[in-house]
Amino acid sequence: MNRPDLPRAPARAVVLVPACNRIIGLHPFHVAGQKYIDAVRLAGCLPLVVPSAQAHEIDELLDLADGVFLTGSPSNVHPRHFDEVVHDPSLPLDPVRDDWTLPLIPRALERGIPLFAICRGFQETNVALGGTLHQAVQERPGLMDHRSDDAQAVDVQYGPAHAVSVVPGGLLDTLLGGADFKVNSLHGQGVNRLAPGLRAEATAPDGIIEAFSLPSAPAFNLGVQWHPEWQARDNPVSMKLLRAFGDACRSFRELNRESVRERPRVP
Ligand SMILES: N[C@@H](CCC(=O)NCCCC(=O)O)C(=O)O
Repeated sequence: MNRPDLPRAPARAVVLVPACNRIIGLHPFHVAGQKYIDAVRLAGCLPLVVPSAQAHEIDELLDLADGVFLTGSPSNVHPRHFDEVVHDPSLPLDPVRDDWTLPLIPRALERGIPLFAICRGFQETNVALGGTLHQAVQERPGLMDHRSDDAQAVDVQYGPAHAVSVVPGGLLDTLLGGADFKVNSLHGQGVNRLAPGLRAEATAPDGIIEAFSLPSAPAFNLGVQWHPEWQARDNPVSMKLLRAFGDACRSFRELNRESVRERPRVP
């Protein structure tokens, strides 16, 4: 029965976007990058930025979600989550974000909620599932420097930096048709030990894992180390990934939102 006086599910799939935490002036703020919010809209979904959450609020939040989108951030995942001490104390951390995204990630995956994780979000996902990170990839023998040059213009920083090799037969291969391509690169941390169950989907020329998925999870999930949200509208690879994520969120919503089924179809 369709009761117009009752609240109904939004017309678009709702995607949770965990915020970062910054001190601005004298006070703490919750922030989310505009380009990530724009990317969620490009996926055809409704972004819902979440400031932070207590552990007991995670399922309540996921009850609202048709997808989870984990953004990049200048902050590092705190190494205590992979049993290491901080290597470079001059680099920013965001323990408030860690404390709720790390339990959020496995819970979202086991509930079959689609997940798209970018850069810091990619690293969080690996750690949340039991993997580890290099804290300074550039200091590891044989590995490249994957950081950007802050002195460069932003278009240069987010411009193509290196090629990635797509692993044949995986999700990325299926989505992109197997073509290798170039990606931007703005990270000092990187996957060291891949979490159990994660499948590498692409690698950098030095072997660093640049994308992974969790095949055992019931729904679409993809983590990428690069920034597909950057000028996504003009990037065919980015748009394929965002559309696939958005389609998965819409499928989740159709299957799981009672009120959506009652809603008259939009012509
Ligand atoms: N701090 C981590 C993750 C790097 C990252 O997410 N960079 C993007 C920051 C700015 C943006 O949101 O585009 C690392 O250094 O590995």
